[in-house]
Amino acid sequence: MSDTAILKFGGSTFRSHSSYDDLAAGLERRLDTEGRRLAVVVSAMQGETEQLRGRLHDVNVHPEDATSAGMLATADLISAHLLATALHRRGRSATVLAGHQVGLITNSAFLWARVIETDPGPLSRTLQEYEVVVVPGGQAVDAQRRPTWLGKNSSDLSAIAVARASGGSACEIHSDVDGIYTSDPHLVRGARMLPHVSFNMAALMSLYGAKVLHRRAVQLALRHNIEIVCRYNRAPFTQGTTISREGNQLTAIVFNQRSVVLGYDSDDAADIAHGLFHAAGIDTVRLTEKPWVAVVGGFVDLEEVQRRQNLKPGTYVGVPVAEIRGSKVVTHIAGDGEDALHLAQRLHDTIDLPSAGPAAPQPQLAGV
Ligand SMILES: Nc1ncnc2c1ncn2[C@@H]1O[C@H](COP(=O)(O)OP(=O)(O)O)[C@@H](O)[C@H]1O
Ligand SMILES: N[C@@H](CC(=O)OP(=O)(O)O)C(=O)O
Repeated sequence: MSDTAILKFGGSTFRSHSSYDDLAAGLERRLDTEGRRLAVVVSAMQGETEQLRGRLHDVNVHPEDATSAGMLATADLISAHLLATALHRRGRSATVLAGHQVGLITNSAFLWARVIETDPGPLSRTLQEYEVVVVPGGQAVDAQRRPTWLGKNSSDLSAIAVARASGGSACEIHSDVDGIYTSDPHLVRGARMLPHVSFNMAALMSLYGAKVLHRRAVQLALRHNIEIVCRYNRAPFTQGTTISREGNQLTAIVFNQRSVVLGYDSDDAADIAHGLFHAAGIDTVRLTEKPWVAVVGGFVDLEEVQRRQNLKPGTYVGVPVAEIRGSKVVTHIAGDGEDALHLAQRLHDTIDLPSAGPAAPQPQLAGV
């Protein structure tokens, strides 16, 4: 199946229904010029997953995880069908392989599931029949074929899993930025694009909350040596960062205003909390300077997770801002999300950017 290109389009690609036809036109150009089949992983329309979460919580503030997984995953499925129908309108052959069809088997941690098995059969059979196979991101099933969700923003992970299943050596990830920058280019003035980044650097950045790539996606890509090519999500789909084994270790300031640092009474208590969050599939970093644990990226019902794990709730310490220099990370703590933004800007203003690429064209100002 190496004559298949693996592409992923994030939620920021789909701002309105006309986005599906725009993308179908772009895919059609690729089909015509390259002659390769396409496996296209898509995310939900921007905001749709959280709207569904809101509706679920309107009915029950503590829904069961299996129910949440089934409900949240439908947003990406709708998106996949909208893209397929846009392609059909142009006369192209396309179909959708949903989570229960695509061959990704996970454990039963319904909301933060881990892939334990990949069956390449369904994808390869379907690609023989259709020019484009559209796969909704973030969906899979457990061994009993119950719907599971790979977690928030996990379509990147689906894309790498699909690349692996199809024997591909590269995966093109499209977003509203063309690559990885020295800091969030929508929030930090002067952020610069990094043309070549190592898997380790990309994984470290996503571990500390850089939203552009999913941490486990980068780890899976490293394990199977799948090069990640980042591209902008509108024609002409400009290529920015390439992530590979050869990429550079660089300097970056990473933060996510939804991340929080929780404090515990002792190092042992912090280690236990970190272990329990990790076992539940939630991204955390144990900040070893103090008995602190950073819960990265938000969208975690902390109260509920702590209650279920019988964990004494941690106390709020602040929002982490990571200064990454190669493999060395210093974590600074800001009082809240707004402070984190200002701290990130100050730190970024002081870093050397010798090997970085161009600055982001139109950085937005603080508070966006
Ligand atoms: N270091 C960084 N480099 C590039 N983008 C970043 C970085 N840190 C955070 N981001 C954010 O990641 C966003 C892209 O990720 P995401 O919102 O998940 O996109 P998509 O919906 O297309 O998957 C960008 O809009 C940008 O604001
Ligand atoms: N349904 C997913 C969509 C997704 O994976 O997001 P992204 O656009 O970052 O790929 C979510 O909101 O988590």
